[in-house]
Amino acid sequence: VPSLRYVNRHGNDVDVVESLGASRDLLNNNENDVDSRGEEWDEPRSESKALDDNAMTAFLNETKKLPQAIIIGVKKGGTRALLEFLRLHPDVRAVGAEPHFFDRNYVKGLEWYRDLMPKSLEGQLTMEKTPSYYVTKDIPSRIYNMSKDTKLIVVVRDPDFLGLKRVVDGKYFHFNPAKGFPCLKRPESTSKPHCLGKTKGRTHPNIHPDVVQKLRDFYKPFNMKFYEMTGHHFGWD
Ligand SMILES: Nc1ncnc2c1ncn2[C@@H]1O[C@H](COP(=O)(O)OS(=O)(=O)O)[C@@H](OP(=O)(O)O)[C@H]1O
Repeated sequence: VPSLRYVNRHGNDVDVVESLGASRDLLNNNENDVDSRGEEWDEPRSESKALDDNAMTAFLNETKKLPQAIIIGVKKGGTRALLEFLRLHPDVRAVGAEPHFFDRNYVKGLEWYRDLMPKSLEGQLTMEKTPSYYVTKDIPSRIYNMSKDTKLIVVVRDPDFLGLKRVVDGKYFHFNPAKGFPCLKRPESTSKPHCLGKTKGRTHPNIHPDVVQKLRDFYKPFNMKFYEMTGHHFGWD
């Protein structure tokens, strides 16, 4: 069966079946390389795949939706890892780059924002992540004005939400000891695991204990407020 291809708005040659598959987002329009998927993560394009009537119907029914869930922070909290791991799920479609719509690009309007989103089927969840939303004052009201039902996700620890069926398990991950973090791998593939970019899992400098203490003291009242808001004591101090 010959594969059916089309050229998307970024000029990429896209395999229709692949674009319908397990949420492999081919958009890859990241601002910088470090956040994008490596080449090795893509399947060989020459592979031909069966295209049945259902897949074609689904393809024609794809639309762009405003995000129903947004990872709004915190910066350096592992937001890229969370998004990349979530989008392995077939019911999650996510934009690769950080759109910065609600902080830097708000004047461009909601249609501009929607157009950035990947196409999705009914029932698929559209997502984005822009961690600077967490530290920008106008963001809550702006997101609320778009939709009061949008789920806001803040990475603090052990995220468990969205009610997705369990599809992605340990088979999709390979722990990279040099990086100290898990990297993504296709369960049935021999291709190399895909780690996040160089800015994720960096070598950290040693910080003098006095400086660490000063930071703890500085953040303590903010942490307390956060525990109050969430009703959960995270024990960070
Ligand atoms: N699997 C995996 N691979 C690499 N890095 C991982 C992973 N899981 C979590 N992390 C942690 O994510 C930190 C970067 O967080 P963000 O993606 O939120 O950063 S950013 O705010 O978007 O710049 C990054 O911070 P640094 O350690 O300072 O580089 C990591 O600690």
